[in-house]
Amino acid sequence: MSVSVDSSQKSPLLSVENLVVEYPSKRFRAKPFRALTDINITIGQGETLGLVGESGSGKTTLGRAVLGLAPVTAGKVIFEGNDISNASRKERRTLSRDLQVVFQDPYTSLNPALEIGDILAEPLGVQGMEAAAAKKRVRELLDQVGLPSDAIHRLPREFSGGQRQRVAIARALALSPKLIVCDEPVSALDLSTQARVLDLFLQIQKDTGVSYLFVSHDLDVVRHISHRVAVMYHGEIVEQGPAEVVTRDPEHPYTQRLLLASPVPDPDRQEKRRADRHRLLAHQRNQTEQAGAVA
Ligand SMILES: Nc1ncnc2c1ncn2[C@@H]1O[C@H](COP(=O)(O)OP(=O)(O)OP(=O)(O)O)[C@@H](O)[C@H]1O
Repeated sequence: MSVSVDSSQKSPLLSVENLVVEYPSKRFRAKPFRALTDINITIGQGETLGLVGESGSGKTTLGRAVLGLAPVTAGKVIFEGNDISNASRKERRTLSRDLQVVFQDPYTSLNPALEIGDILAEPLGVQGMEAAAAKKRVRELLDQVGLPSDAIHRLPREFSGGQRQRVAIARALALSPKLIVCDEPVSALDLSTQARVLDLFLQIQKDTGVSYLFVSHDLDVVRHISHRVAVMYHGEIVEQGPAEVVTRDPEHPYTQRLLLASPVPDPDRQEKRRADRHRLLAHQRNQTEQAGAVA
């Protein structure tokens, strides 16, 4: 892994302590549904915690609880030393400068009626930035995510999935956040686009020191992007540790099964797909490391 983390810092940027999330039942008098039980994670500055687990294990709920979008039934979400689990709407607005999100689907997460320039200027305007400064910042953001400056006057439908995800990343970066919750941000993209967008996430982290809570069902993706990995199963974290250890030599039987599992039913195709993905990700990693060496 080419990204280094300052492990000398005293307290983490984010810590989630004994978190429980229950969703109220829609049926009258039925018990609430417990989606998360006793979750404990930390994320340091400039660090990526990968969150893996099968569908329904609670990954999105954990990301949403950090963002204040899922109900915190018990426990705490502590950001920069402050308990934000019961933050008011006003406090959330202030927090949104530091805490951002990139969603899975680049086709639904961008307003189709707005030009890219307006999509990127929106969070800047909400935080009171003047038009001229916002315009300059929008150009910087497009450059940072590798999009041409003439994208400003174009609509989302004029871009591919990977390019749209770059717009979503630029929007999340607009206010220079400290932590971005990335909820399956590459799983809607084809393999080679996935690798390029993952590379962009790594480069941005190197340049800005931003931290990521990176949700994915894909162990290969998580291994590539994360410093540490937490594995979720039925609303609990069953294993967490350094990415290399958890993804190559897992201790928990569920993680071992996850490692063997693949969404591709044909074993030959599965093997080929794994090999392709390893090759692409290794290639991207080499390129990132070479770029770092030159810089
Ligand atoms: N708003 C909600 N109300 C009630 N139950 C919910 C709500 N959101 C999620 N759940 C339930 O909580 C559990 C965890 O869901 P969550 O979306 O967090 O899992 P996930 O691991 O992110 O799954 P996926 O990979 O499919 O997105 C699931 O059983 C889901 O049905």
